[in-house]
Amino acid sequence: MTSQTAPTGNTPSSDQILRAPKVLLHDHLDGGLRPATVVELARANGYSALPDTDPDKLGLWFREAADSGSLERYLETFSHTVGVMQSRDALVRVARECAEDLAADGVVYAEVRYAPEQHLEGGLSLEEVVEAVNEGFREGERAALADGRRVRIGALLTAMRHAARSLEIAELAERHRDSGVVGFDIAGAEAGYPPTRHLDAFEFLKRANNHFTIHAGEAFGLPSIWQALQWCGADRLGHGVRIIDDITVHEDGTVELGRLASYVRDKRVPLELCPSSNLQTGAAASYAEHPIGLLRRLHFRATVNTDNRLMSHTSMSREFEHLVDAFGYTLDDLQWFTVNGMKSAFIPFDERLAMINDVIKPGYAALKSEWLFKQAAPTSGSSPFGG
Ligand SMILES: O=c1[nH]cnc2c1ncn2[C@H]1C[C@H](O)[C@@H](CO)O1
Ligand SMILES: [Zn+2]
Repeated sequence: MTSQTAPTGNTPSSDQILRAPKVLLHDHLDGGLRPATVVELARANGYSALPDTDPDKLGLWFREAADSGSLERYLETFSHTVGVMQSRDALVRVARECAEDLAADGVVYAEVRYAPEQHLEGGLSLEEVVEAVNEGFREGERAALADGRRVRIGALLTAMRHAARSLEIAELAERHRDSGVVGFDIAGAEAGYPPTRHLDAFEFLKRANNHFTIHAGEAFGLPSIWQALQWCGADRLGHGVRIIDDITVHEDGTVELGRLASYVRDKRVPLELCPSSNLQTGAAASYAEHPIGLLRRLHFRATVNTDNRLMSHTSMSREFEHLVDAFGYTLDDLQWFTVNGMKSAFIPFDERLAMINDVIKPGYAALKSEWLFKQAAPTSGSSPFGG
């Protein structure tokens, strides 16, 4: 009689990656629209500046235009998505579809960010923008549930780092913290706009015991990360990938961490890593060379994220697939990234723990045990949550 032992180090299939419960901490609402929705909203709202009105061609345009090797040029593509997100109906729709798309991708918890100050051109107030997006998220969660998929979305309010509204946006986040907004962020071009320009916003949030992340260490290096942590007091780093500049790998394989890299690892500072986005803005040359490989080996609190699903033509499943291809990651690795994400979320501790113990770990356990039942496995992979 032959016997089969548990597979170790085996590669998860695409179908398993899709069905795996996933956590997403860094995703921009205005970077994740469906191309067809951009076209329809532009038509409905008289926005005539789109580079193409065919959804497929427009999707490709976003991807190629964002593939510029520079963060500044990457950010220029957002004028079109922000341009069609200026009415209450548009915001509700985009948020609803975001929740539905994440749920369809097997995401169980997501924090989705956007900059309310960029959605006022149609006459909405900051409050109305937040209310519309929250409504859309709730609608999307309900629609997903009706389809047998569970997803929970929290909003992060972003202030643009080149502008001067960060304190106002921080106050807005504080007012809505019990109604769908779980934290704050700053985004936009990094070089020339240090996070310390927004100290008053961060001080306000700290006094209020609120949470915030800062885009830092993406296009600009260690000084930006150092300021975000030691001057501003960020709970997490948006990207933070340049922390690699403070890590030396010697020829004999030994690794030396500088003071800042040691601090980030010792304090378990979450890194919101976004591999595909980094390839487009030039922060990494290829998936195989992306610092996430080393950061995972060194046990930094690394998380995997999409950043902008439209511009990077990606999803959480695609990000995981790229990493599985590049580094040979197993379901255990994917679970590790997912648990890291959940531990680093801005919702209360008991809820994070329950998500880890009651949703994430059982989900991965079910996937990891599938090899035991191979001969009974269905041949179709229609619903990611069926069976
Ligand atoms: O990766 C990014 N780095 C800095 N800023 C970004 C990134 N992705 C999107 N943004 C900007 C453009 C959006 O309009 C804004 C709010 O989501 O945040
Ligand atoms: Zn981002």
